[in-house]
Amino acid sequence: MESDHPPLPTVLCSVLSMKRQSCEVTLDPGRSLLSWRELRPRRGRDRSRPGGVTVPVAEIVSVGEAEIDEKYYNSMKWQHMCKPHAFTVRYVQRKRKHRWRCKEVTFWCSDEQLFYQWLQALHDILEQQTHRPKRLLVYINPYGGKKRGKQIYENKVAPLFSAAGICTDVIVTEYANHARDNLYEVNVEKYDGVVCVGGDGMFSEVLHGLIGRVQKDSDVDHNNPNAQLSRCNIRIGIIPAGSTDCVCYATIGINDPETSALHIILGDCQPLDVCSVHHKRTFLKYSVSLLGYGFYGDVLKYSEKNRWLGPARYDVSGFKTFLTHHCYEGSVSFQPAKWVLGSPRDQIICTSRCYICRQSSKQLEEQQKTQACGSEHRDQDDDWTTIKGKFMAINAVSMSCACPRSPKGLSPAAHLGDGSADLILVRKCSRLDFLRHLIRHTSNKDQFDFPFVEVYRVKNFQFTPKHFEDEDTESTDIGSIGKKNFPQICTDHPSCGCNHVNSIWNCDGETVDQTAIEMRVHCQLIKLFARGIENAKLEDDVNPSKVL
Ligand SMILES: CCCCCCCCCCCCC/C=C/[C@@H](O)[C@H](COP(=O)(O)O)NC(C)=O
Ligand SMILES: Nc1ncnc2c1ncn2[C@@H]1O[C@H](COP(=O)(O)OP(=O)(O)O)[C@@H](O)[C@H]1O
Ligand SMILES: [Ca+2]
Repeated sequence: MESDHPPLPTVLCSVLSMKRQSCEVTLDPGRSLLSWRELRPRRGRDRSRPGGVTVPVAEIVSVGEAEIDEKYYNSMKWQHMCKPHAFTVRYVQRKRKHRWRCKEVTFWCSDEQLFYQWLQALHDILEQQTHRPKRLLVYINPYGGKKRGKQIYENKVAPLFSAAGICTDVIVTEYANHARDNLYEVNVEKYDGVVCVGGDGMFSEVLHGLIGRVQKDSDVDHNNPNAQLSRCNIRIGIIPAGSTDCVCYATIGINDPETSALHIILGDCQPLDVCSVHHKRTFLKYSVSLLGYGFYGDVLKYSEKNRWLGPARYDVSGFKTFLTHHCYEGSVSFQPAKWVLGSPRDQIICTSRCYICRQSSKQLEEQQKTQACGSEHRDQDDDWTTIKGKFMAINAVSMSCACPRSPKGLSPAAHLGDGSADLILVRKCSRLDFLRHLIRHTSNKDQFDFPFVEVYRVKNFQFTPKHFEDEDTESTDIGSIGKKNFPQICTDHPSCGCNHVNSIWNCDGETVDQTAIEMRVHCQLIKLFARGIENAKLEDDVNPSKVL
């Protein structure tokens, strides 16, 4: 068995053995493809893929000397050889619903020289995938979701990282905010990425640690709501092991640990918008998924008391919140995101390499260049819209917030990196109407198609609860923060059903200690090891690792 062609950079093509069959195996560095096909397909078995298998090099997970199983080896015709020369290629195989699996194939070479030639050629071509991480810092929340974070990492993720030659430093968190605080201390430069194993709350910790660290290192005052924040270039990977896992689901298409691990190994990169939340000139939090007041704030408040229920706590408290049916009075002011190409109801879904995100971020950058004034972000003051009223829910989402509970999400057409957020206002309505609105999140029907629901694509917004409108909200000392959240009885509107004046803000699953807030979207502030949602049609019909 000789190579038909000279070695790299030209095509390497040899006849190798795979499961007792002779295979023509080709590595085409020009097209970055590895392919193989059986020379004499066995009857009935390979009729389905007469053209063989083609795998883009970008989807090869690892290449290594095969681990020879004694039994397998003895049963093979190669047993006469003093040393078997076999290598294993692991690669991504797409399954249904955006799930990825790591598949492996072992090729046997007749002689040692050919074996080393193949191993070298494959290693060389993988070395050219320079965007892949080599060193990762991993934080595991052992108490997230069903408390299986450690197990999930050890059983499903660590073996893949190790096969792909990725070095890891693993920290199992010992208390809330351990990961966030640790990120201020570690030498982040050492790593190509940070991985969090947990839910949206755990991701939020890592997000705060990294963004905070970068602002500190670049002397940006995060308390200034108009500060131009420095971008984080270190990517974050999410291994889903939480209760909602919406950041993972909405950026990958599924909450599956193995799929996430493979996206990390391949070195995917998805830029993501981040919203900053302030009260006057005090920084409160960052949000990437849901910033919700009213319904989702109350769901969170009740669910925190029932943490022991695990992920089911949201169902219990969702039901309870639905029955209590509170509405909250206040005023919302926002500026529309004029530069964006999309709109919340256009049904153009954000996908991998999304055109709308690329164009919108380019336009925004140009706009910012012309408006640039030192390190401050300057907004025009003329286009504010104010809406006053009683609301069941006020939700600002800078991504779809798709999750297993709602596969389309709170705003199905929101974009991951267009620099905008969708502001959803659900006005006071009957219980039945609110239920109809909620149920639409679980079907393909438009949840915005109700007279009591409005949705706007915005670059920022401010909310002032009615109760605080006439007060002096200047004071931002810690003492006043607690007091303002104290539940109060609405004396103004005894008949309106809002016996609680204030709800709380749910910021990516964490409570915020202020009700009067302002939010601003920072376009593509961070990057994830993800690629957005792959075109469903492309995925089902033209699976690159299936048939050519
Ligand atoms: C008949 C009732 C139908 C109810 C459908 C309701 C749609 C549910 C949409 C949920 C969208 C949640 C957005 C994500 C929020 C997460 O950041 C947060 C925190 O998630 P974590 O616990 O950290 O994984 N989860 C919640 C429920 O607040
Ligand atoms: N070791 C720990 N002990 C207690 N809480 C922790 C620990 N590590 C992380 N946390 C906190 O747990 C909260 C929930 O974590 P998360 O992984 O999002 O799970 P879930 O999706 O079930 O809410 C987060 O707010 C995070 O800060
Ligand atoms: Ca967005």
